[in-house]
Amino acid sequence: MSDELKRRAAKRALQAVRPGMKLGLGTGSTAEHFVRLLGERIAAESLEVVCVPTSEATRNLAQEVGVPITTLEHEPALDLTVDGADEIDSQLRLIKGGGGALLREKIVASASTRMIVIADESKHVGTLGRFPLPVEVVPFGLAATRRAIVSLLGARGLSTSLELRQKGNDPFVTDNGNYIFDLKLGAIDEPERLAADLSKIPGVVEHGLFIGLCSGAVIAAPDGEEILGQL
Ligand SMILES: O=C[C@H](O)[C@H](O)[C@H](O)COP(=O)(O)O
Repeated sequence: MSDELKRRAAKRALQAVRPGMKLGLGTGSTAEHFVRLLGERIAAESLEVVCVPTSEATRNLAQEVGVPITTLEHEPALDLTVDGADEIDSQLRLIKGGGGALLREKIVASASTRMIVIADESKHVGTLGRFPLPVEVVPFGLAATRRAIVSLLGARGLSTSLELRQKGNDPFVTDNGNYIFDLKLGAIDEPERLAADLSKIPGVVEHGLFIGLCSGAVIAAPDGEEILGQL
């Protein structure tokens, strides 16, 4: 069922795509539906769009399904990014990075005039933080960066377990050659403050809190799609 809901959310967001648009393409199982549906529409209508993918996986998928790809070097200003999320609250604040693509996703979303999030209803939460917050860090100085994050959270009275994401027996490596810490916070009461604090730690490249980037969302439930913000 969840996969069908993801597809329905993607289909609704596809209505926001107009000829000539420059698009950002998200990463993950929900964004995959959008890329596939976009490929179908391009083939059916000869729709002219160019797209910047947010991961190597999305780049490969887009090429496979006939979606034209470009880069931010060629198109530094995009009209619309459509992406999934791990959590979204009623203020359109997000946790992203469950698939490890948060850095490119944030760069692409920031280069876009609008960002639409597509999700099934399980992603819509009252308070962010049930999903572990991904934090991308450079491998150099890993232990010191870990210590700085723990110290920051402790000073704010937040208890967390912090895990280096693994792939098999090795650390998971992002498309940018970095590692990811997953922070189990339970509830994030002040996402803006946590985001600002994490960004001050030198070894932190980016964190998965997306604040002020999402302009609209399609939340798919069995009885229909709820629209948050503006599509
Ligand atoms: O890094 C991955 C992205 O932030 C994804 O958009 C997010 O994890 C949601 O993925 P999915 O649609 O597979 O739940």
